[in-house]
Amino acid sequence: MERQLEALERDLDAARRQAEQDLERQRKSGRDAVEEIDAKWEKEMDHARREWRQRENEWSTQRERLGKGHDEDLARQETEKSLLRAQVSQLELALDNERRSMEQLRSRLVHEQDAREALESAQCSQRAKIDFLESNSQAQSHAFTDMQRRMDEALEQAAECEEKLRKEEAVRRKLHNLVQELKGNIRVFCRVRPALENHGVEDSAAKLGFPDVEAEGKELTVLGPETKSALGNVTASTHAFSFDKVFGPVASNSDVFDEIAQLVQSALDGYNVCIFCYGQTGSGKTFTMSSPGDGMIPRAVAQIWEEKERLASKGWTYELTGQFVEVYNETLNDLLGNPEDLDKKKLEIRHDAARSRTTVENANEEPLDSPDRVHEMLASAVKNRSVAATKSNERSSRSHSVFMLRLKGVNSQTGERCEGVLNLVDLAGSERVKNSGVEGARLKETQNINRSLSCLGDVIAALGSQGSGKDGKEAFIPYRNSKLTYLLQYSLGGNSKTLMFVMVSPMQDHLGETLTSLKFATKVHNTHIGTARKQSKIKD
Ligand SMILES: Nc1ncnc2c1ncn2[C@@H]1O[C@H](COP(=O)(O)OP(=O)(O)OP(=O)(O)O)[C@@H](O)[C@H]1O
Repeated sequence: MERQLEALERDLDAARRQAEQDLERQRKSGRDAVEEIDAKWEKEMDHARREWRQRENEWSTQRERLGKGHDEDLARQETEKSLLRAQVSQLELALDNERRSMEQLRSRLVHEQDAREALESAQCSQRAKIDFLESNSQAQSHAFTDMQRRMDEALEQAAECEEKLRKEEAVRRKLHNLVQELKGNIRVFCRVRPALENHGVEDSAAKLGFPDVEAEGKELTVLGPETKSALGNVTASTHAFSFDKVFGPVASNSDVFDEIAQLVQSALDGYNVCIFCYGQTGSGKTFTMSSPGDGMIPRAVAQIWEEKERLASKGWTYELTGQFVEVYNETLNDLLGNPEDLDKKKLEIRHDAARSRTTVENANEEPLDSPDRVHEMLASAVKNRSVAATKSNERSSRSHSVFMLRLKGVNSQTGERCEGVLNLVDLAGSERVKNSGVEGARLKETQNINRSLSCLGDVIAALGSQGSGKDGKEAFIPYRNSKLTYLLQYSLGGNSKTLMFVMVSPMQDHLGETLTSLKFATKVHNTHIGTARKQSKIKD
């Protein structure tokens, strides 16, 4: 056993030694292997390092190169980007424009479609009409011939009617003027104005009567002033007057105009017509003659224009002109001229005996192509007179105003011509010198007024006795004795129709003047003036 143990120990030692040798061997080979690996790795690491360094160099070179190119690229890209942005906004703009024009086109299309539909429907109806007309062409042609014939007949009838109208117009003119002549070529109307609101209570009304007011309206009675007889009896006599017409205080300007409208017609028919207002200051002359809108002048003008148009359908054309003058202190003044020239500029009266025509030389003669023009003219005359009034107080009451409207007519169908004048005269106040108690300049004015009014009376009286002079000789007519009568020479007398308005105040205080005026008017009314003749009614 021991030996075995020893053997075993030896074996074990041997094995141990063997194992230690193996281990050492293995350790050595391990160490070699590790060293080999280390060396290999070291080598490989060196290689790798070298490679890395090389690469790194290459990269840094590359990076440097790349860095430079990148900046350039960036700048280029920025430029490209802004170019692109600009292009984009341009494109957006263009797109908007396109969109808008598209919208327009779309709405135009809708409109065109509507129009096309309307045209199509019109075309359809035209086609239907053509079909209808074609189908009825024969009936249509008959109807057309019939219509043509009827139209020819109507035209013939119209021509006959026009001819008849023309003849009737000539007859009307003749009859109208015959009636005027039968009424007398000088007529007198009396107008009593109403009492005015500003009359005081102490102003009592005169006792005026209108006995036939419900009938013909031609009479007026006035209770005269009271007189005391030797026995002490107080009496007052009633004065009765009769004229062609008496208008009481309630009559309007329109009622008065109705009576004189026919005289205005005569002026259009080629007669010289003279309408004048006579009476004391404040008796209503201007109210009657020139009240704006409804006085005799504005109404006469309106009637003339109406008639002018009516007569145009009968072939008549009229040319109207106007002069407006005043006679103040026996001096003629142009109321249509410069107010500064009043009483300074010398005006001359010219008579054309062949045409019985009077013109005032150096005074404006205005063509009157519309009623408005006449109203403008009247307004400027009133203005001029009021300018003068500041110099010599109440000028309009102290002068005679004469509006001369000339009417020249020609008938293009018959060749007839006529020339008439309408004189509208507002006389100065007629109060007597002894009653007015004035002196100085006013006395001179009053004397001049009275002289011209008395000349007017003389002229009318002389006209009344014309033809009844000794040996049938024409009586002398003293036209030249005053500016007023000389101016109105062809409008007072044989060739003219005259209407005098005697204006009367209704107040007791004015009774004396009222009676004087009415007596003067009675003389005029009792005058018979010969037959009026139309002016130069000739055929070409
Ligand atoms: N028929 C009438 N109806 C109402 N008022 C009237 C009438 N007539 C005259 N008048 C008034 O009487 C006053 C005097 O009238 P108007 O100025 O016409 O008198 P006249 O005679 O022209 O005076 P003058 O000689 O001073 O110019 C005015 O206030 C006017 O309005």
